Amino acid sequence: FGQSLLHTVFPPELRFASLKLFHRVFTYFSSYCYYDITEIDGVNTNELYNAVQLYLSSSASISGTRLSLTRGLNSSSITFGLSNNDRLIDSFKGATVEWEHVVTQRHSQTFSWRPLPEEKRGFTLRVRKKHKHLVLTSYLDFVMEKANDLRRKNQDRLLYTNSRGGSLDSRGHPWESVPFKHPSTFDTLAMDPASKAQIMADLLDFANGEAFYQKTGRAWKRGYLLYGPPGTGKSSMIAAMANFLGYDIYDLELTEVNTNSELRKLLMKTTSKSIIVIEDIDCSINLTNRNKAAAVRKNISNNNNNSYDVAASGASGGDDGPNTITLSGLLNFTDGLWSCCGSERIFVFTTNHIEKLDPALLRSGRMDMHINMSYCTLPALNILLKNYLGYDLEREAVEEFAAVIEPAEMTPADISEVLIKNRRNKSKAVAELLEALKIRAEKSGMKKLGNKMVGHVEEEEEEEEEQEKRALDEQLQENINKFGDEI
Ligand SMILES: Nc1ncnc2c1ncn2[C@@H]1O[C@H](COP(=O)(O)OP(=O)(O)OP(=O)(O)O)[C@@H](O)[C@H]1O
Ligand SMILES: [Mg+2]
Repeated sequence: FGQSLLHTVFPPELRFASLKLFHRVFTYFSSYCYYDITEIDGVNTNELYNAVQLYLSSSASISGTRLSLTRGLNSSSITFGLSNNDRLIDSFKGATVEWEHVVTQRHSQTFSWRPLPEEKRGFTLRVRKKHKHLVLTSYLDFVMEKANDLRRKNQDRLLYTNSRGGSLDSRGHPWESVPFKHPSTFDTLAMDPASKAQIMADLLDFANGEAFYQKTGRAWKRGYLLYGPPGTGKSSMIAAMANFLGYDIYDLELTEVNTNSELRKLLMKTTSKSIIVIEDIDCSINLTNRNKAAAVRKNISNNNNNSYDVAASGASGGDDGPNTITLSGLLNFTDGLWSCCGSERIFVFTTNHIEKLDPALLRSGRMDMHINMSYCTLPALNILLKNYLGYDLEREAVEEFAAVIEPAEMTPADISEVLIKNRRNKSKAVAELLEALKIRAEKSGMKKLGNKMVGHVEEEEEEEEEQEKRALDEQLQENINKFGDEI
């Protein structure tokens, strides 16, 4: 009506100007202002659009009567979205806002480096003018933050590997990823409850510690060294950490990395909120003592050769050649300037032989926490029994188990094997486990006794040898005394 009125009242040359004026007057008197958030901003995808879509899908906002449902690849949950041209009311700190999903047909395909979708999508946010400041300063940030949280919750975590060696994929990424669906959590992890609680608190402190790290001038990263015999839950602990914090895992295969610079490139391509894992670090590379490497480097630099790699690989005594990854490269990877090229990252190293590691890796501050994954203890056994059988030990049984569990030196993996085998029959499972523990305790007791006896026998043999030697010496001395005079 307004338009036809405009056409009849105003001559064509004044039409545009009058429309503009009309619009201005309308905006001036209207108590609302409007923000358009389009799906594509120029040629780039608008992150805010995706964030709003995800935010509106959160259950709190589901009051719309018509919703579109989607489930992404590898995602474990369904996302709700506003249908085309539908509206939704949301409130934030006392302000009420209205979202409208606007979908229109794209009329003519304009020139673009990549084909644009046929539909033009966007959200229009309608806000009262008096709330404009609040929306621009905090509401949109809140939406972005909430969307990031939701994304993390909805998507399964990814497990990255560098098993392709140094080759890159079509997008120039050195990492390959698969959905990470390990079910291990801190609830299912059998270990001493006190140290478990300590680790969980440490992880939470880390994840919520952005301000602290900023204030103290430290890089926002943390290192854990997990050590202990095979089958004590080191890998399960890493999975539990990832599930607890909602982080992705980068499983770094050091044997596939050829040089220190390749290692650095891999690090640069990791995202924040991730755990970078090097399993069995003692077996991965020949980690030479840095002092030795430094000494060799000095010699070589005296001969006008400055290659650090050559120096360190020379120190390893091997014929690894110049292109090898060195301990110093690895330390730079975790500690140096490059380790800060992202944020919120956790480094986890695992080993079965902590005594084989170079002291440089163990010094304080390098790995923030050393976690000993030991043989199964009574509290850990309780967790396993509860998880596998839904069974609580009775008081008499507790005493019986307590007597054998420590000397038996059985790993949680050994114990879970026995429990899985008999999981249909609880009492049989417990009886068999007790029997197995007794046998192992006896065996390891005998082994220890044997070692002790071997020690004794060796001592006795040494004593005998010593005596024989002394007798021979005396005989010799006697002979010298006897024949010396004659000679
Ligand atoms: N502490 C534990 N709590 C619960 N389950 C465990 C624990 N330790 C081991 N297991 C069970 O034993 C299996 C092997 O454990 P895991 O791979 O975590 O051991 P690991 O310490 O990483 O061994 P390795 O040193 O050989 O890599 C897992 O599948 C898990 O079910
Ligand atoms: Mg393991």
